[in-house]
Amino acid sequence: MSGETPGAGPRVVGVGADAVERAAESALRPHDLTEFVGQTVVREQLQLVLAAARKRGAPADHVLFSGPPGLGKTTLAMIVAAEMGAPLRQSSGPAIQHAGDLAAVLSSLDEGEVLFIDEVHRMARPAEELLYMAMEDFRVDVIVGKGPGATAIPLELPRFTLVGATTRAGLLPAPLRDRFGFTGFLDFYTPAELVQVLRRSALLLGVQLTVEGAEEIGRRSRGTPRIANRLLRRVRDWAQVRGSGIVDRRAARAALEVYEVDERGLDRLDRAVLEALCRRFGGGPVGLSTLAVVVGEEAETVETVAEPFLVREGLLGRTPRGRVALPETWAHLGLTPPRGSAWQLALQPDDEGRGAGGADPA
Ligand SMILES: Nc1ncnc2c1ncn2[C@@H]1O[C@H](COP(=O)(O)OP(=O)(O)OP(=O)(O)O)[C@@H](O)[C@H]1O
Repeated sequence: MSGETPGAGPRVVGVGADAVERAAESALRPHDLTEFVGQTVVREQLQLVLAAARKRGAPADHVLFSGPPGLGKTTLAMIVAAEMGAPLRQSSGPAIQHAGDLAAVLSSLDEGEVLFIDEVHRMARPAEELLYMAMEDFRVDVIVGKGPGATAIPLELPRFTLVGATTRAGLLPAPLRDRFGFTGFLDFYTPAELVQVLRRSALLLGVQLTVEGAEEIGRRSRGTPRIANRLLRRVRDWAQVRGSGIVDRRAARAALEVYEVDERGLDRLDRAVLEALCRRFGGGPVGLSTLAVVVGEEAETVETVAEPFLVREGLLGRTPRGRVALPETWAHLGLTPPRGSAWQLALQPDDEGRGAGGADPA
């Protein structure tokens, strides 16, 4: 998921990654499951899947990783290949817009190879349908010609492991979802886990990091290793230019103020969403697309990048009637909620008995 935010300008905590960031990131990627911090449940489940496949001497079942950006889906895909001793081929949903694109990739795979498709929910429908057969039967029908003269030529494929990653598992059609033998749901990291991520990264980067410095950065990293690593590099810059070179609490506080990351880790986009919700819409309810237009951002970015964190922090409610500000939202912005605030009304069950956290309006 790219997740950069043109409307809100460059974001130091943006969870997307451009080319420079990707290079910096790959230097910090854990290479095996023992180096991979947190996600204990997923790690154990995956360990079993891979160990069993190794014991059988067969490629692992297809695996799906689901969760917000920056939590380690790509890293885990690489680990799957490494642990299976197999090469990794990388592609992404948006790059596969025709069945032929996918057929070309599949037919060039080697036996046992791991094919990683990032943003698998964004693949075109005809390619998706081709993938069903490839995943299940390790063969595809290549259609040659058009109209009544078209013929399907069956093509045998080597046995491979598909690793899919998605920030929106709900958008995957059931036939595709069901063909993954294992789905790992990645959750946000605890501050203590982020401290572990940061200490590991600091070692690799040769940065001197104090415990308090790590705690301060970890607390403001929105539960996301990618953001933790990025903030570490920015605080290191501050420490080198204006401080003693050591990343301690003082450096972390000062640097994160410069980069407009607040005490809870909210950045400019997060605050823009909350400000719009409270100041422009009196606390809502307001639809996602309207909110996105007001903050100058794509609806998908607001939905996949800002919202999961804001919802988890109790700073945003999703109701069948739209997004609503919650009591903590007003408090965080230092505002007083209007009387009979929208959230109270919106949290009442609607005609179908759904309350907050129910169906997700656009
Ligand atoms: N569990 C972890 N332990 C240590 N570092 C991690 C962990 N998870 C992620 N990282 C670090 O965070 C960065 C982002 O991880 P990754 O690219 O795997 O996320 P992602 O979920 O694939 O994101 P996207 O959905 O945007 O593709 C990586 O550089 C990696 O170093």
